[in-house]
Amino acid sequence: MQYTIQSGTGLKAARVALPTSKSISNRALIINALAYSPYEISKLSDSDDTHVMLEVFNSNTNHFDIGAAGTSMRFLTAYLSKIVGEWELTGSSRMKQRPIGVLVDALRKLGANIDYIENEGFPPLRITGCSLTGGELELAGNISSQYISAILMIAPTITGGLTIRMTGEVVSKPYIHLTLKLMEQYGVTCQWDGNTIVIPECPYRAVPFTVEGDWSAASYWYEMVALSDNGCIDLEGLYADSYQGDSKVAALFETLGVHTTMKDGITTLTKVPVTASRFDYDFADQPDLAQTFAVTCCMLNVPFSFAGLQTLRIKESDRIYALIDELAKLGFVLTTNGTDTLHWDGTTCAVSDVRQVVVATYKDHRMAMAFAPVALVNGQILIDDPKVVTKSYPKYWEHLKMVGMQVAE
Ligand SMILES: O=C(O)C1=C[C@@H](OP(=O)(O)O)[C@@H](O)[C@H](O)C1
Ligand SMILES: C=C(OP(=O)(O)O)C(=O)O
Repeated sequence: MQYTIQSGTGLKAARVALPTSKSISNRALIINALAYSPYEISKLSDSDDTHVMLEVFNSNTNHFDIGAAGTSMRFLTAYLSKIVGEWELTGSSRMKQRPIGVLVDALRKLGANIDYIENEGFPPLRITGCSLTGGELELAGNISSQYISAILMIAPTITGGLTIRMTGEVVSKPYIHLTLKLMEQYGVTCQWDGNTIVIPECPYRAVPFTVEGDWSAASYWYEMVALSDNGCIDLEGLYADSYQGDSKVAALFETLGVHTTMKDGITTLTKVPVTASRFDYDFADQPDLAQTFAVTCCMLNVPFSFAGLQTLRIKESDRIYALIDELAKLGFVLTTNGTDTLHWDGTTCAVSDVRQVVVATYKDHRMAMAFAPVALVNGQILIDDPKVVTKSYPKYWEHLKMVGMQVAE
């Protein structure tokens, strides 16, 4: 299935109720369960990634398919390791290619019983829950922060608490901060000093909890305003003092044509002139923003050099190559060192008709959401497998229609 996105008469001013954060929702579900909380979490994300978590908590089977949800796979592996019973966790074909060995090895050191059902180091997993023992743990921090968040959340409930020493260059650090902040809201305070986090043995306190708007989802609205002639969009649901690392998007777009103001819970994005002559940034702290900025910079004709992309190759798609291949269809020639960089020096290649380009999305929600705004510049773009957006933002296409874009099958 394909959607044809057309710009219509340009971006209409509108108020958009953003989805809430799947990262926060999935953490809150785990911690709420560990706190034996009687409170329902308010404003839980309606994303696929949160639905699969909810199904696990509400189901009476022991075999769970978490689809494409990285956080659910990693968080539940740690959680189920300490819940008595025999569990199987599987996922999409892509999930079976996303490594989990670092987390499994760490949990095994705490006494967990986890077996690989197919390939060593990758889901699916068979987990026999048992009580775990704390102490000290060394854990690679340079592959995915989700392994660290997963262990952090169960750590206060393990006898003796835990000291985690992270090795290598720690990626996606704000997500670790986010985990610690949520744990704090539920009554557990940890100490993070250098590469060491000390988690006390301490019961979680059940508290009412409300999930905030998703700053990663907001990034596509920044992109749309940046690519519009004189767009002005109000976003509902974002917190100014958010611990989401992707809230950095507001500052980053200041030189790329979007000014942000926040008042009475509304975030207003206003089109201003682009002042950047190039855009160089290390995305190690905000990996999920890389696609938004790659597409935005190309469409604004702003050359760029991105670093810190080492986690992108093991996400929903191999995002470095997905970006190179799909931006080439639009005439932009990008290069990479194959590991952690992406560059565009302004080189273009001939394209017969940009309005006929079909963007492949590789089962990656962020490919669909980052490329759809291209319609505002080229008049039209075709997006393959558009329903992938439900992983984090089910109402994305509906919201695009609200701002005057035409979305047709
Ligand atoms: O903890 C989280 O909620 C997330 C951490 C990041 O993953 P990595 O730590 O694997 O980079 C991010 O890309 C993902 O979308 C959500
Ligand atoms: C990488 C992502 O999610 P996850 O790793 O949780 O599948 C994402 O949403 O961009």
